[in-house]
Amino acid sequence: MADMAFVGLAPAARQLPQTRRVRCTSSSRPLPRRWAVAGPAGGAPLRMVAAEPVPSDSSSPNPPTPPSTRLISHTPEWAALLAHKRDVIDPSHLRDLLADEPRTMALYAEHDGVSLDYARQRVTIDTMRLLFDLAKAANLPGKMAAMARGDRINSTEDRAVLHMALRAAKGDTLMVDGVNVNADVWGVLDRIRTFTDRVRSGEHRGATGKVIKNVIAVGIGGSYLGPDFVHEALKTDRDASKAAGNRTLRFLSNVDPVDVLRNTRDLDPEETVVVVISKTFTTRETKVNAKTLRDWLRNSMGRAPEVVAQHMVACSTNMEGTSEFGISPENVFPFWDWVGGRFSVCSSVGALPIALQYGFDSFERFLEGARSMDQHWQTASMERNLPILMGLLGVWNMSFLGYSTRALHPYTEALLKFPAHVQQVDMESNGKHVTLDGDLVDYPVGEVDFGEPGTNGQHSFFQLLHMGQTVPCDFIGFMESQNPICEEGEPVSNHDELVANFFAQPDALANGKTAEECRAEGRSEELIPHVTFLGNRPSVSLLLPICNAYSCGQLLALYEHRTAVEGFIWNINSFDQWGVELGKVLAIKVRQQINQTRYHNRPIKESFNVSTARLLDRFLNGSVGCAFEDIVVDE
Ligand SMILES: O=P(O)(O)OC[C@H]1O[C@](O)(CO)[C@@H](O)[C@@H]1O
Repeated sequence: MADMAFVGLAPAARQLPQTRRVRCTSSSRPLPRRWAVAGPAGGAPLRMVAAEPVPSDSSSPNPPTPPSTRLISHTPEWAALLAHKRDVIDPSHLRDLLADEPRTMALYAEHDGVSLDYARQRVTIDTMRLLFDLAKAANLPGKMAAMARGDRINSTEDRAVLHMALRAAKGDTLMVDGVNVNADVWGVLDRIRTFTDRVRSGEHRGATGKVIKNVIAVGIGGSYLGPDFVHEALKTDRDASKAAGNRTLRFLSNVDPVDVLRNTRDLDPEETVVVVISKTFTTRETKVNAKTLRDWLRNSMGRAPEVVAQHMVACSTNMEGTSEFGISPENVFPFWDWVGGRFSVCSSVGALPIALQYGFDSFERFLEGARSMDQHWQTASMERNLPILMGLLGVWNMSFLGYSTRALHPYTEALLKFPAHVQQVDMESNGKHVTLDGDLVDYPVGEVDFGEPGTNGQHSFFQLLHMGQTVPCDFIGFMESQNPICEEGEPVSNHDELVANFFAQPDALANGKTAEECRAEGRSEELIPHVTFLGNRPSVSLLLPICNAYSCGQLLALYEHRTAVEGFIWNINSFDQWGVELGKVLAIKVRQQINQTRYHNRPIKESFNVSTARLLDRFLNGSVGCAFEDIVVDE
């Protein structure tokens, strides 16, 4: 049995000595040409030997560049933090840190109604001082200023990073390359106000004269997640939901035709506007879905030009692409290459769908909340600066304490889509392996982010958070509910019931429960190891007045800037996303193959590796491939 292995059809076979032989006892698919049949024709088992020279491992990526002393990890500030971790933090427990009242009182900051309590982080006041030193060594203030000025800090794409300009007050001046971008931004926002007012008032009607009641926003990634988070948050906001009335807003993102069905089956096309959102207007998923919805509209109302003119609008930087698709320029609400997709919710990308549903005033309040956090980020000292504090704590947890995952728990159902948005903002930004100078980082960067609203998460993955791996958590709570309810006979209101958990969980994670405490409760000795909580699990708590458009804007900017702060310290480019390209390119080849086999009966190309070829063969031809028990390796 020792000679059984997956070497016959797996990529690893390339490294086999050429003399090695494998047998495939059954195979309904033609063998790839690089394997020759060596056994008696038709007789089982087949014998295969490598018929071509085994290629060298040319497919593996370039060898890593040697670590450079330019890395932030080679500074005295980094070394000081490492020593501090070893000497002070490693031997400490959050239970004791929390009991140190001066320390615990100090680890708190507030801005414009947003409270940040970070006393449950594995830090002391000295840790924070050392982190501020690190921020200075990384030139954090200089990098933040460069971003705000519109310097081309996204160097790999030679672009400025100006999403803060999207929420600057009307009339501000920000000159970039001789252009006042504020005038451009507000020019588009004013057009959006006019257009959305016309739709909402019934002045702009559908091609058959019906009032527009529904909006389907087609887009993916940053052209969907941000607007969807805001939409979900406003659905139950008193003022916004009143403004929405009986309107419907939906998001079609997945190219899965099932998503089309789920979004369209109960809507009347004659009462629907389709907003196509794509920065590049080249994204396959969005283009395919936009075509499908154009057909959906035409199938209902015919092919007259008014159908597209009255029912389809776009948000994009690619005016050529939108006009090629058939959307006339007056129905396109542009934005600019200095807005990254995942940072675009404050542009027309969010403005159009949100204002169509809730009115432009609601969207403006969202911008105001984001602006408040922007100004705070740019002007407050590090010690009081919420995004900087959260970013530095992220660096500390990831690069020094080694916690590579973090979780976000908003204690309101209204923020159910916020974790998914933050996930893209953060993981697409900081999921990198080289610095801006192209040096391979020798320290961990880029956390894995996930999350669910509380208390639902408590009943699914919190077991692991309490007793399994250590996952730093962000708890977001609100002083007031969007929907206050008080049940007779209950000790507290429904919202207070929710908030009780928001307060309890961080302490449970930090303090844990000792064996002695379990014994004192009368637990049996056999059970003690199972009911003991080790604790020492870090979290931050954010408390805000109420979930509404303004606080959503604050949260959006807070989390955008946290990510930027981390990237600035790590000296990576948080504003490009080359990592999404490779898979897209490979999909082109697969798409071509599917087309060729399905419609022209062509065989599967040999350039696919045998693993992909086998599954494609199964998908396209229903073939049954060799399986484990069919493959035998002869010594
Ligand atoms: O707005 P676009 O150009 O359609 O891109 C959608 C999304 O696709 C990505 O490029 C990732 O594939 C994101 O960065 C972006 O938000």
